[in-house]
Amino acid sequence: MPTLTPRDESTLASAADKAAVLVEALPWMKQFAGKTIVIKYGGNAMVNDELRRAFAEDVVFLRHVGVNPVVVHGGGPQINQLLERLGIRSEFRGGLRVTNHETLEAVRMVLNGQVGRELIGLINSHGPYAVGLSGEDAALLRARRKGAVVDGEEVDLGLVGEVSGVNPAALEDLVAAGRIPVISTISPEFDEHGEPTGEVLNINADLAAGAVAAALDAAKLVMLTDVEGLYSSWPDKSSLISSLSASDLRAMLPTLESGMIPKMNAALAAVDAGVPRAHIVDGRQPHSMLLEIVTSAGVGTQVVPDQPNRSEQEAAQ
Ligand SMILES: Nc1ncnc2c1ncn2[C@@H]1O[C@H](COP(=O)(O)OP(=O)(O)O)[C@@H](O)[C@H]1O
Ligand SMILES: CC(=O)N[C@@H](CCC(=O)OP(=O)(O)O)C(=O)O
Repeated sequence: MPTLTPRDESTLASAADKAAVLVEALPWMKQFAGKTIVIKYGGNAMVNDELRRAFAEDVVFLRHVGVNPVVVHGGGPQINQLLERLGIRSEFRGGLRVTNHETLEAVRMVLNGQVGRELIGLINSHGPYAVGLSGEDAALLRARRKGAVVDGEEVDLGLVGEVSGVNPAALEDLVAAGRIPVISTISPEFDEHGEPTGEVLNINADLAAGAVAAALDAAKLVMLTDVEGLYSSWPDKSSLISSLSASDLRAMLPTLESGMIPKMNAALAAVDAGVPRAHIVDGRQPHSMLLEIVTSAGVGTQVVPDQPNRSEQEAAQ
């Protein structure tokens, strides 16, 4: 009978570990096969090549195990860089960028022409998957003006909006053809009579992702950012929340600051519309998104409905 050398034993042990990871992924792959997952990729989570490449791999991985990923991307820090080069001051109120025509031109240029293109290129280095769309393409998104409430006062943000309508068919056709939509969020404005005003608006990518997840009846919304998740007393790192209900989050909203305001509003909008879970994960960790979706590691913060819906209860059994 052959005897195993120490090297053989360690090879077998590491093979067993690798197989265990794949086997752990199986129930999650089954649960999400054929389902849509909306992934919001924040500008703060795309700060180096390794992270961007790992993100593209994760998205392609999901597509190959039968999930339908839909990507909505931001690019706040990248917009700040261009504005700085142009000598234009960046001002945020309630987590949203105050936007005039000059700023809007830069935002559109960075999101559509730089950040989106780069992401599409990285995904398509694996095959012909990603198709870029802005809210302006195929009447994908409609927007209406949105101000911010700061210290109880309504503040005018200029050419800033929120999504008032999504054309899911524009995405469903692409998904049915095996493509991965990569959405940048500049969108045409419509007035209260449903008429286009001729303006385009700057839409925060979190808010757009929440609206897209709701319109597509997504199985999950995952938002990648530059913190581990939501902290109850930011910036106290020991106050990370791993899970909270929609009501708990609603009660917390008035206490939130800066970029967490639109992010958690987006999570709440998605969950209120029937999306079973919204997650905030640390995009500074390569593959955090994949870990969240196909393992039971439970990274970051999840927002769940007050009453889990039936398909969630069935999946948990
Ligand atoms: N309660 C909180 N928990 C976590 N982060 C918070 C909180 N309040 C404010 N923040 C800030 O929100 C930021 C994330 O939002 P944002 O900068 O818009 O990221 P992204 O570009 O990924 O959308 C964090 O880097 C942090 O500075
Ligand atoms: C109105 C508004 O704030 N729009 C955002 C759009 C980009 C974005 O949301 O990027 P992140 O996801 O990286 O923050 C902006 O101009 O920065």
